[in-house]
Amino acid sequence: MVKVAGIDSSTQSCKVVVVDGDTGEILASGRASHPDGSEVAPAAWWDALQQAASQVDLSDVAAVAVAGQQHGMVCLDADGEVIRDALLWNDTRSAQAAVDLVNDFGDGDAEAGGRWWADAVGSVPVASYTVTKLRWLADNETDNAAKVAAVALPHDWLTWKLLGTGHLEDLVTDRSDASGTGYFDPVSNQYRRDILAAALRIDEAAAEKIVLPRVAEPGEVVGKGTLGGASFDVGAGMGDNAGSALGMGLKAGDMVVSIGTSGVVCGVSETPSRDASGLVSGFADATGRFLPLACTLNGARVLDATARTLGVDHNELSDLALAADSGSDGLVFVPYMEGERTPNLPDATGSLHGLTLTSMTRENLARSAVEGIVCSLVDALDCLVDSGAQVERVLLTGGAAASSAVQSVAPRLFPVPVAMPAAGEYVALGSARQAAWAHSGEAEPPTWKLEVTDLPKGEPDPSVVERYRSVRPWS
Ligand SMILES: Nc1ncnc2c1ncn2[C@@H]1O[C@H](COP(=O)(O)OP(=O)(O)O)[C@@H](O)[C@H]1O
Ligand SMILES: O=C(CO)[C@@H](O)[C@H](O)COP(=O)(O)O
Repeated sequence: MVKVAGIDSSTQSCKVVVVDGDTGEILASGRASHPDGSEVAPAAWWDALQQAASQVDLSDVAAVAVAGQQHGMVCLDADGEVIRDALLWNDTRSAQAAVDLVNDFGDGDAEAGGRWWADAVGSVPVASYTVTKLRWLADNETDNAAKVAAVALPHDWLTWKLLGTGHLEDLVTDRSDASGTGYFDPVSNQYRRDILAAALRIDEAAAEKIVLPRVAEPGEVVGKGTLGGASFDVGAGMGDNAGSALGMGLKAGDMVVSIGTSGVVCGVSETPSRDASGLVSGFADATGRFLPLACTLNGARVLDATARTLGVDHNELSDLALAADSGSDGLVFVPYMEGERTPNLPDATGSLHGLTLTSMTRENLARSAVEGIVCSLVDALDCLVDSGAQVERVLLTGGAAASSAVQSVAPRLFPVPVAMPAAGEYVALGSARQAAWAHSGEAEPPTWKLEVTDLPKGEPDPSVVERYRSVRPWS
């Protein structure tokens, strides 16, 4: 048996799994928390990674790969030092920079700009993307912008720490994460230095000198890494959503619906997506294909906040939600509590509608929060359907998928059957699968079995989505 390890450095925590590389069976796992906030010192991720890794035995692990939260801006100076705390995917301070960048490339016309961006890199920038964070840096922290010698993403930086050379030239990434920067074209597999230059307001000659991580092949060994005295092959790693797709061995027609910090709907595709409206991101996956994706800013934390407000834990919140009727007696919770990305409403706030003397109960509040999140993801799924995605089944994952209430509500509201993969950390499993693939030297990743359980359909209730759509702040 070849043992491999996969790492998921996501928004709220770092998870490590040690896996049988032949079967995908999880042999051991570790976990450590990340600090709160949308601006984080990358050193905190490295600390958490080491802490999570110290909970497992890596001594006989042959290969490791890191999947990470997408888009975060890690700027390094010429000595390889981090210039400022990373701005994460859910930091919306660069919303105006996104508007400016779209307009700039459309000669002041946002629609033309959208078409230009979709054609150039497959996605229209919103505040989440790295490119907008770089423009924000150029406009707001000129001293820091002037120091930028390299730009990496969270998983690139952690992979580089594992490789341990400290040389900027050894930074390495993969197509999936590069495709979330806004300055990488996942069709030609080339960086767009002209876009990088525009973002940083520098000329192209200066942009050429900025080190961007080399884009490795999906199944490549990018070097030898060390951690806690163990040494191993290192895979290229990937963005976390490409990680869950690889961890599940996603097939055409299956859509991952992840309710972690973000809400995500994505599926693999043989063809690139170019949605000029910007609702669907035209990302790459971790196998050489594409990963059209719609992402919301408001996933599991909406339930965290609701549980906190009601003074209950997640199991009690779920019990409360399940004690209410479908439709929450008319209470509708629009969950845009951190602004929203799908659709692009960075300044939006959450709202409660339909409050009456009878609807205002703890049970209805709990259920409306669950229904609100699921409805926002039904909207996201619709964006993918509208862009031509093949949608036959939803595979539910992410931290909040553990909620019985989510498992009960989702099949009533999604227009396709919903299944749950067996409990597991699929992002970390995806990076483990990539590690096994890289170590094997084979052309394809190893075949691992995915166990899924179909969730009972329940009584479909289209009125819940209809009522939600009648009050959400867009149509
Ligand atoms: N049983 C549960 N019900 C609802 N939410 C849950 C439950 N268990 C965990 N969560 C929430 O899931 C989130 C963590 O999910 P995870 O997918 O690990 O997030 P991320 O990958 O963004 O760090 C946290 O906000 C946590 O409170
Ligand atoms: O921005 C996106 C996808 O475009 C997010 O999905 C991030 O990749 C963070 O993921 P989680 O920590 O919520 O898993």
